[in-house]
Amino acid sequence: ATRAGKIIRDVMSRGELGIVEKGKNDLQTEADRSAQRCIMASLSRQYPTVAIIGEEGPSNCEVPSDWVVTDCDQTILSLQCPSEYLQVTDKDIAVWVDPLDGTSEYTQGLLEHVTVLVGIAVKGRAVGGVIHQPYYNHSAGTGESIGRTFWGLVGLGVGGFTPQDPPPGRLIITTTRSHSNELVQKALDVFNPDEVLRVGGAGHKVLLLMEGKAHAYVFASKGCKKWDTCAPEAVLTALGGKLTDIHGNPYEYDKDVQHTNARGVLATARGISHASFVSKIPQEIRDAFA
Ligand SMILES: O=P(O)(O)O[C@H]1[C@H](O)[C@@H](O)[C@H](OP(=O)(O)O)[C@@H](O)[C@H]1O
Ligand SMILES: [Mg+2]
Ligand SMILES: [Mg+2]
Ligand SMILES: [Mg+2]
Repeated sequence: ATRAGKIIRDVMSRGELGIVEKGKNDLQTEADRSAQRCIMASLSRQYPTVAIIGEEGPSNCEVPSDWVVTDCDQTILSLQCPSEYLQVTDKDIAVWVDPLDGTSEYTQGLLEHVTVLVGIAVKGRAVGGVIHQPYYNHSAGTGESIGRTFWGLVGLGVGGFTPQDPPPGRLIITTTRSHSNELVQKALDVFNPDEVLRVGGAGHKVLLLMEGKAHAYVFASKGCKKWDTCAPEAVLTALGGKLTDIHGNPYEYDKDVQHTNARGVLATARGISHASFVSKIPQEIRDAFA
């Protein structure tokens, strides 16, 4: 993920984004394509029989040798693997890769909204995740960034960042900046929030929950996909938060599930009652996402 982040910064520095329209309001750049080739080549070299699903489809994994990352973080490897994973085999695993989350924001220069997402599902549950933010600590002046990498494993914990809790006494909700509609707005209005943070990136929105900048991510629309939510859900869950569909039910991440999260997203920060948010979702919205 960190190597992919460098590729994303290099494409931007060269200024040739190679933008392709995959569909309506659905862009893909050379950074998306190259970042995915880097991640797929690295993972498939190490785990040739594990199912790896990337947003940008099958990837040509013939990449420059320095794009193939095989070293591991020894500090993490030295930790005790939770017992529930000791018997896991390759066929139990599905890896969901969003090589560049926030492509639209990337093309618009909202660079801190961009994340690289690698999620690991075991028997359909999102349990492992890596969220890399290539433009963290972006000093516009020198154009230098160092990036940062969050990780989490349910049952073990999280690393790479300092978890913060959202401020008591007020309610801050994060949601889409670019795909709002009447239902999305209705689902926000029922909570009467003190502040709404309209930002890009599914990964970026969950980062706000984990760094104490928002209490909940409420998105009553079927816009995002499994590669958008697998890694963020795993890291958030490992921290003590929760991510479900708008009804409060978990999404499945088996390799053959449909890619669209058809029942929206409802996520809450650590220490926030997810059930209390679910209970406030009006019947009109439940019906719309039955
Ligand atoms: O990886 P990309 O295509 O940038 O991922 C998109 C999501 O698919 C899309 O749902 C998000 O839309 P919202 O901002 O409206 O939540 C977009 O931000 C990116 O995460
Ligand atoms: Mg995309
Ligand atoms: Mg995405
Ligand atoms: Mg993407």
